[in-house]
Amino acid sequence: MSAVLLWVVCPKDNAHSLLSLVPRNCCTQRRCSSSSSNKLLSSKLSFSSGVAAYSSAVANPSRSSEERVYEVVLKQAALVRESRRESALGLKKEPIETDGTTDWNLLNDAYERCGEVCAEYAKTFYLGTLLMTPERRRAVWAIYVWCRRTDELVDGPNATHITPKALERWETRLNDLFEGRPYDMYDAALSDTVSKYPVDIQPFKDMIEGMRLDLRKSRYENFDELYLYCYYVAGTVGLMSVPVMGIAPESKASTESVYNAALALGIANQLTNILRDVGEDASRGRVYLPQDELAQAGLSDEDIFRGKVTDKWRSFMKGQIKRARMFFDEAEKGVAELSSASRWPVWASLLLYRQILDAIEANDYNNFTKRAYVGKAKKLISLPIAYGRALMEPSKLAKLVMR
Ligand SMILES: CC(C)=CCC/C(C)=C/CC/C(C)=C/CC/C(C)=C/[C@@H]1[C@@H](COP(=O)(O)OP(=O)(O)O)[C@]1(C)CC/C=C(\C)CC/C=C(\C)CCC=C(C)C
Ligand SMILES: [Mn+2]
Repeated sequence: MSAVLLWVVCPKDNAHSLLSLVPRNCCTQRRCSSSSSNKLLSSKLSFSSGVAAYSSAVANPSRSSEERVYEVVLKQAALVRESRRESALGLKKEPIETDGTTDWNLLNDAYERCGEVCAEYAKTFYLGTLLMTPERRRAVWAIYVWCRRTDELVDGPNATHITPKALERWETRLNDLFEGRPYDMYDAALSDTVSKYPVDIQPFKDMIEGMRLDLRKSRYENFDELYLYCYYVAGTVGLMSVPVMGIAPESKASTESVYNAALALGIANQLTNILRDVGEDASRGRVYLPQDELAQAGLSDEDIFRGKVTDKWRSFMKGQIKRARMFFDEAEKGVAELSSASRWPVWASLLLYRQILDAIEANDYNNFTKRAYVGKAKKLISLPIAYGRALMEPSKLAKLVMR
């Protein structure tokens, strides 16, 4: 992973570093030749004010982030609807064929390597993907690896060397792989995936935009700004994943509502991440929590840097946790609509991640010095629960999750 970072930081000097990621029999210096609502949950806590136009997805800054992101949701949903219609009519295009030089063994190796990375970084999630069909599973691995590498650019060991120029180069690579010109074997796997499934480039570009935001911004004025950030770095993952995980053929839900749920799961996960990591982020000079909400609670950045759990802090955190749970609730509505084999890993990740919020409560809201985590026993119990939910029909499940 760090070799890729080096390439992004300084592509010429470190071109050789990339070799370490690629088996000797795969082309490297030259490119591989493989083929490549409804508004979402207007939370009571949400403050919708105009935000600066830092979105690559949508240009009009006078609308709220939710409205702007919803446009992307509609576009993604339309793509999937079109692809389902083509399948139903037997009109489906064959995957892009290249110049005949595609080496299927190399492509299989590329996907295998993606699986290995996924198993290393996200064990439970990897196990869940094993229940998916082999085609879907490896496509999800390829998306996972691209997201992980993108995140590593700003969060990994070489993050201090990352510049806007480096992110520009990463985006050029993205454009290339979407056009069937992958640079390395991980890119080759994703390139193949996006040629087979109705995956759009926009959420990928938006994730890079989120990394740009992380480089230049360390405060969020209000929830509207934070929402957009969460969409960029995590909501996008939901939008990338749905076309690959597939919607159940028997699903009666609208495609938009499934995408909305996927977006909500990404937002919920990222909000949870932010609440878990308050202390850690503060030590890097970062405060993701909305400034106006902090002020309304009588809190400021100084209180966060001081890291003292007070009643004010507890009460503020209760509101933040409540909002994150509302996004999880919104996400739950969509999981049952996914194709049956994809539901389990999604339920598992939802149940596991949501329990981090319980752990913050159990730590008496000390997210300054105590890391909230879900213990092994709780993790293990969650897996069969997730499996049970994955087997349930949407109507029965709806009653259960209404609790
Ligand atoms: C089944 C499933 C969960 C599929 C998603 C697989 C996938 C492509 C994951 C990529 C995750 C990733 C590497 C994102 C990069 C940015 C990032 C790190 C975001 C944070 C993830 C948590 O990771 P971690 O705890 O390791 O964070 P640190 O870097 O250590 O701080 C995020 C919080 C976001 C992850 C977002 C999702 C997993 C979205 C999931 C949504 C779906 C899969 C859609 C499901 C569909 C419906 C209808 C609900
Ligand atoms: Mn991260």
